[in-house]
Amino acid sequence: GCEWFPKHIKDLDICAKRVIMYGAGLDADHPGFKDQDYRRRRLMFAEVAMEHKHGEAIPRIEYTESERKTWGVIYRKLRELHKKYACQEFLDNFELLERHCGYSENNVPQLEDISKFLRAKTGFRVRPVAGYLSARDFLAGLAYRVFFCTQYVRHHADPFYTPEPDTVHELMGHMALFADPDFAQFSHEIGLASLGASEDDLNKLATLYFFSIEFGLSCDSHTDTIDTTGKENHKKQPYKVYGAGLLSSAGELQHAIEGEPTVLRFDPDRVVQQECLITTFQTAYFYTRNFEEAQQKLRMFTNNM
Ligand SMILES: Cc1ccccc1-c1ccccc1CNc1cnc(-c2ccc(C[C@H](N)C(=O)O)cc2)cn1
Ligand SMILES: [Fe+3]
Repeated sequence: GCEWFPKHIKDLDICAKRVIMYGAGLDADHPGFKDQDYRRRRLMFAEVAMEHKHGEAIPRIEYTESERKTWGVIYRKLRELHKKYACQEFLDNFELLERHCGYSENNVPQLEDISKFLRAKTGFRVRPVAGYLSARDFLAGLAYRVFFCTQYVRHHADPFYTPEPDTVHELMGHMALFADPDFAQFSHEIGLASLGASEDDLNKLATLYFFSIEFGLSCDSHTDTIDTTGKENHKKQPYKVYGAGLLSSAGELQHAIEGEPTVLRFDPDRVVQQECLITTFQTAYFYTRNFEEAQQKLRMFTNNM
């Protein structure tokens, strides 16, 4: 039948409750699976997310010593890697988050503060979610410039890669670029195209989202560095990173830049053929010259859907 979709931003209250793969990573091999304290903690975060209604302030969380320690370990490692590999738009906006939203290695920022900051910049806002949503519900949020964010912290057992999104992923990976107008517009248009889309088109849009917003590379202007002898050394660092799934995972970020994976041009007709791996590193990544180019290619693709 014809799929329901949200007609008003308030309807996202319905989408936000339809959590699937509850505690996605918490299947038997997940380090958090056997940790009863961790599972209890996750239930508290789920309740906060389920009780949230559009228009209400997002409850502030008092993070535990263990969560703050995990955050600090990851923050220090990621900031080193961001300086080397993250695209300029990300770096510029991340500095604003440090200045205006309490981002630091000793403090887990609060979604409410970030939402206010983003609304002033690009009209984006965030809202808590208890875990995975279907691609349809998740992308519908983008149509209203709303980003569903987890608020729980990954288990301390493996800080540098987790198979499920957590608040470290959202805060260290996603938030900065939603302050960039071109990136915000690109994200918004993926969301708009998803409303009422057929199952087939929806999956294509989710895959385009996956290999851009989650795992996208941009090829900065090639930076030839002149070494101290003045000799042109052609060690080009061809790619920068804008995908949140890379910017929040020290392990996969190094794999994507140093591990010499397959890197293809972000051409939607090719991207939609690529399988999305959701519990391991990707085997291929896609690069765009910049967000305007990605935007144009997305429009060409959605106009012909
Ligand atoms: C397969 C699926 C299930 C549920 C909802 C949507 C989908 C779906 C459908 C089509 C295309 C892609 C997808 C999956 N989308 C996504 C999006 N993001 C992730 C994901 C992103 C970040 C992280 C954390 C990161 N590895 C880290 O360690 O920081 C972990 C998982 C994983 N899957
Ligand atoms: Fe994500």
